[in-house]
Amino acid sequence: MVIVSQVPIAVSKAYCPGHVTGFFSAQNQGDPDLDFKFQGSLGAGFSIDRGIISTVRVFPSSDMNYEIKLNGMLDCELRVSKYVTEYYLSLIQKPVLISIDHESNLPIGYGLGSSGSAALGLSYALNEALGTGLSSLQAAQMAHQADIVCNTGRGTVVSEYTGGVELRTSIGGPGVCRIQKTELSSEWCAVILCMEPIKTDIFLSKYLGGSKFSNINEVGKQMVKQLGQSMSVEKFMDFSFKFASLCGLTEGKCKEPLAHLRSKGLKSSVALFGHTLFTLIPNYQLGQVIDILKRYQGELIICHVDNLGARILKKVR
Ligand SMILES: Nc1ncnc2c1ncn2[C@@H]1O[C@H](COP(=O)(O)OP(=O)(O)O)[C@@H](O)[C@H]1O
Ligand SMILES: CC(C)(COP(=O)(O)O)[C@@H](O)C(=O)O
Repeated sequence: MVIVSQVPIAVSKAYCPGHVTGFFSAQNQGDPDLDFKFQGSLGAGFSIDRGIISTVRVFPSSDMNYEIKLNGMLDCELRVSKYVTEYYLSLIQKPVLISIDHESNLPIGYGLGSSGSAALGLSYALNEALGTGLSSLQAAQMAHQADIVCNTGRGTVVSEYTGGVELRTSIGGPGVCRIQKTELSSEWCAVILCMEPIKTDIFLSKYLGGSKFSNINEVGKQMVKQLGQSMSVEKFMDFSFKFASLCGLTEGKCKEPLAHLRSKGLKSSVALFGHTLFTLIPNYQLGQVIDILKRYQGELIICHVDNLGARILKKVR
């Protein structure tokens, strides 16, 4: 890449949390005429205070070009970010060179919403840096479209846009999906054991095309209804475990640590979609949970719920 001037004409930075889906129900798939705003999923999950900071620098240039780095590395397979960038390039007239840096502390492919987080933070940062003038809602809708087109998520972007523990009670992207949000204080923490990744696009294609799909989807829908009547972390964890079992995920890599925690009376489940065990616990149980989970292989993440959702951190134009 040739940068014509070393001084950017605009810089913008946005942060987007990661997210864990506990259970979901995806409908309205396969309708190519349906506006992306009206596509998505019902479900429940929570945003975490680990995520992706996306920085956009715009340089004057003789032609239109861009480069994207993830944690300093070029040439990663970042199709969601490419989709978002190309959308914004189509909105501007003058040639510029855009340099994008994603600084991520989310492992990719473990059901922690990395694709949605990259898409949403980047959409905010590009909108600011390029002065494309979308509202933050429109920028979030654009990211939601990217996640759906790339088949890397359905309800992740609207959840990360909202923050907190969310219950998505109607299908749609930001501005359309109805959400019941519960904030969780720092007296609660999430412990997450990332054992092995699962590609969301592959799992979703199998799941949506599988024979058990309509049954599992109906269960997800009923869970949304029941949790809506009385929301509690315990109930969310129970529903999530049941849902992950129906998807066959509790019999995989997570089986042993799930059973180990359960034998001590601790609830846990599997993040969709990854071989990723998670639990939401009051802080006083943290020591006990770590003692158990540190015996298993994988990256152990200890974090809190992000109650704010995605946000712009800095703009210089
Ligand atoms: N930081 C990132 N920047 C851009 N694209 C990303 C980033 N992280 C993930 N992706 C894209 O999302 C895909 C993984 O998404 P997915 O399987 O849904 O995992 P996750 O559960 O972590 O969201 C990657 O193959 C990549 O195309
Ligand atoms: C479960 C999933 C379809 C994918 O989630 P992730 O892999 O974390 O992007 C999510 O977007 C949802 O609709 O709830």
